Amino acid sequence: MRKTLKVGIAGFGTIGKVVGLALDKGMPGLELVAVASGNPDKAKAAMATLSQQVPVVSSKELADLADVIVECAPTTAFMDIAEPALCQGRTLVTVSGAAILQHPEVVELADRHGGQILLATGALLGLDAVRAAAKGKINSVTMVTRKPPTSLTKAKFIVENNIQLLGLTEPLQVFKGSALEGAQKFPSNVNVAASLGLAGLGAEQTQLEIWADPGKTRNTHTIKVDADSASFEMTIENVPTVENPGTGRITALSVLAALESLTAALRVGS
Ligand SMILES: NC(=O)C1=CN([C@@H]2O[C@H](COP(=O)(O)OP(=O)(O)OC[C@H]3O[C@@H](n4cnc5c(N)ncnc54)[C@H](OP(=O)(O)O)[C@@H]3O)[C@@H](O)[C@H]2O)C=CC1
Ligand SMILES: O=C([O-])CC(=O)C(=O)O
Repeated sequence: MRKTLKVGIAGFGTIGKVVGLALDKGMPGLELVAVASGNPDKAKAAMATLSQQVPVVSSKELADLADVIVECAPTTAFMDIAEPALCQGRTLVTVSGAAILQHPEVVELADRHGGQILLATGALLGLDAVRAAAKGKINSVTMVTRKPPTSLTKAKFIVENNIQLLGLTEPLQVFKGSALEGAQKFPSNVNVAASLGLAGLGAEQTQLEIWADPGKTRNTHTIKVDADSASFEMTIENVPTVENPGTGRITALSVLAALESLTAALRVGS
């Protein structure tokens, strides 16, 4: 018999609520035990949709209570959640690739304490193939992101530089450079580029373009990889969530797939 893993969710927003609901409905071998969030009252109110209420606790308490911590909070909260979890040797399931690039020391922290960071594929595709290709020689990795302007208006770089996106009549390139720089400038919007970098050539060597495109209704990412084992080009068109248009619907589902892998007798894909 497999042990049931206790799961805590840090960040009970767009992604966290979908994960909470799925765990509440029942996922084999996984049990929701607590939640940590920004405003505890807001999190308690959001929990009304669950059949079983769980306590709203601090991120430190979450690390005490759960075997697995699902991190889906803003990038700025990442270390407050990751540090206590990893210091206790927990498994951290996250989609915050940009935060890992900002705090690469978390990998060593996990290693030292016997913890593990599982960076779920999130709103991207093909990370399995990129990881496999990286076992041979990858020559280049590029990614082009096109989002509806409404998905980018709250982005740090856009706000700080007062770039007007609403009312655009044609696509506007708002960034071109490395995935590392892109993830610094757009920490909540191109986590997927950070993840692509971590899976393959490294974020510094991964090339990224970001476009605000009034012709798009979906958050679209095209990745192109040239390697000695294969070359491939793939596009994903993510349906934005109503709550947070910068977050595609598939992101929370990717977290569920990652959680499922922790207890499944059959795991498909690397
Ligand atoms: N890799 C990928 O494909 C993707 C990654 N992401 C990443 O996932 C993160 C979450 O996305 P999303 O669910 O859409 O964001 P939301 O803004 O909808 O939710 C974030 C939640 O985190 C809570 N929060 C704020 N501060 C803290 C804290 N200190 N500790 C714990 N929780 C906190 C917020 O609470 P309150 O509202 O009360 O402040 C809110 O409930 C994003 O910031 C982004 O970095 C997102 C989309 C795709
Ligand atoms: O990369 C992200 O953080 C989010 C994203 O593009 C998407 O949901 O399509």
